[in-house]
Amino acid sequence: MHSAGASTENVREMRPLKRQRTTIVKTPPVDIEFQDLEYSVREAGFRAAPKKILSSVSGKFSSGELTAILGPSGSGKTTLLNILAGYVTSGVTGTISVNGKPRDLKRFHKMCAYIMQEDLLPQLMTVDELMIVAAKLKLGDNVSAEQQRETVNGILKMLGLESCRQTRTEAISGGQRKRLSVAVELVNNPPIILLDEPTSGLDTVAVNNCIDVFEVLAAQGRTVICTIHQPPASVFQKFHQTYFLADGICVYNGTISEIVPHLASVGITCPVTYTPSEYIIEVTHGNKECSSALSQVIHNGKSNRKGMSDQYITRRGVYEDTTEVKLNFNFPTSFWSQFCILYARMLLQLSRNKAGISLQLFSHSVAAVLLGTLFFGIGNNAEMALGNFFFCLAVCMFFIFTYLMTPAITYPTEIKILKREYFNRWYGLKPYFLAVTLQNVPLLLTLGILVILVTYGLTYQPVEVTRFCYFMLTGILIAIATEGLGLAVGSIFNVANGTVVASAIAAPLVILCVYGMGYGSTIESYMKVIMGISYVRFGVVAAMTAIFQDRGPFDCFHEYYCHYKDPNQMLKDLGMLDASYSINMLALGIYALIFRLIAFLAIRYRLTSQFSTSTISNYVNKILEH
Ligand SMILES: Nc1ncnc2c1ncn2[C@@H]1O[C@H](COP(=O)(O)OP(=O)(O)OP(=O)(O)O)[C@@H](O)[C@H]1O
Repeated sequence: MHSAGASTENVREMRPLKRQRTTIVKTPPVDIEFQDLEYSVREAGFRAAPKKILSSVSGKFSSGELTAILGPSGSGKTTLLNILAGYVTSGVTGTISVNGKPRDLKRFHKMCAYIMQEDLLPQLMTVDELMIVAAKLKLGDNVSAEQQRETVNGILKMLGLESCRQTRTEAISGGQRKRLSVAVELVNNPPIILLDEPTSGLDTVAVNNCIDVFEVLAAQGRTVICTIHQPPASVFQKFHQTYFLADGICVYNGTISEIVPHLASVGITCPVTYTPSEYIIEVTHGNKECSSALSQVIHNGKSNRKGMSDQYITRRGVYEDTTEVKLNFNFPTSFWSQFCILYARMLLQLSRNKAGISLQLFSHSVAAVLLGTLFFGIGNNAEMALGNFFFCLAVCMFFIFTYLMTPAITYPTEIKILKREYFNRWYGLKPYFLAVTLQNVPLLLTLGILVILVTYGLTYQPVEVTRFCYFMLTGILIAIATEGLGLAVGSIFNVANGTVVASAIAAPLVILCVYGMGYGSTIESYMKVIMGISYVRFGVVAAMTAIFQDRGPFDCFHEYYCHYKDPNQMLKDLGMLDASYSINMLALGIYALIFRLIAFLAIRYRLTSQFSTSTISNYVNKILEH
């Protein structure tokens, strides 16, 4: 967004970068080596043969260096980065070692920041606020607010983001967005930074700025690896090492200056009209023979054609001994701190969504007045007793349709942000889920009480505090359970599928909810079991018992016959005479818990499914893939 416009300003912002090298905290050096990495996926369809994405590639990426992974589209760049980051482990063979020892994935996750291609940042927050949240979560309870602020200031200055610190994340330029994605991960000073296509969608100047930042980060002793599409020649010179892939094999591994000799070693001359990097990508694109010839020369990445220039030797000499920082291998913040920080962030975002709040207030007010008007004054009228049943049903339907769709539509986007932050170990899933569960409660309670208050009053229901409270609790619990169901749907499906599934769920819930009402006690027992699937039914029964049970006779305006003078007659005809308010509320509460549990497990599965080794779970994941 706005990338071109921000360019000149960014150049000015970024200039002092190189002069800052001496003042920045050192990080322990981490070298990553991989040998004979193979990765296959099983495509959808039970009989589909495994598809090989990476074939026995090897290589080594060192600390203090900026490495680029390049290659034609579909060559396996992102896949290699995902595997190196530990984001994908299932279906991978070969070895990955860190500083000469086999990679311990748990330890590695804590040292590594992975900035994925889709730089989704939480909305409705300023750059500064987002950085402070990151600092609170990543630096932990033992670091004072002042120190956190200092760290944030230093990083914003280093990455040239000072001028937009009060700008909301949705309004910053594309280049600033990329740098902010890096900035939030830098607060705990990770020694390894992996970036997937950090320059995509940026103009040349913005690309230059980003790569300048990465160069500085590498110069401070970090291992910085990024996948990149064909960068401009000026930018290309900034990479210390390049790793070219084609069709899942390594066709070049080494410094830029050695590409031409490498091509020449298999009899390919790079024309003067091409840059070597462009040409190697072009000749290997779709040309398996050429790719395998080039790959053989460097043993599929095992050999490194590094021109050991003076510049390179000096860099290693300066930064090789940066071993001072001790890594914290636990979450730096406690469960409750994580919850409080996340909850405060969610409430801040909610409170800033003025349009959303106004719309919800409007829709609830309209619904309340509409329901109240449609069923106006029926509360104590024996001839309108059935109307009271429809009133309860309508209130329940309102809460279902209002609270089912919103999470089903909004959560698929949220989960992408969660994926990035969770993978980079900002917080645990439990405090996050607790915060998500409670985030909407204040608004839900306020608007829910408003609807019940207005409708209860306009329909002239009994003026009894207990009855009113029971009725209100029923409405609110239905809303909470339904929101949980929407969250479960949003956690499993993408927006398009989620909307379909949510609508498809709502229809049978309503049908089963009203089935048999009016038959009295003649409903078949198997149907009673099936009807129990509809949690809405428990809500309707609870609402009816709240209003009708243990109540005096209705007003009867008909002289001779008044069928529903006794409220129990209504309950009897609906098959609710022996219904217990507390048991129905308990059932509703159990459903609310089950829906949240499903949502939690679905989110956990989505976050960790890559670590699974089961083919079946892979297959299910594939079906549900977004
Ligand atoms: N889960 C998967 N199922 C099937 N094919 C896959 C899967 N993951 C990756 N691939 C295939 O593997 C190949 C490499 O994908 P990858 O995303 O790593 O390429 P890339 O080099 O990063 O491409 P681009 O530059 O276009 O992003 C592609 O052909 C892709 O379709």
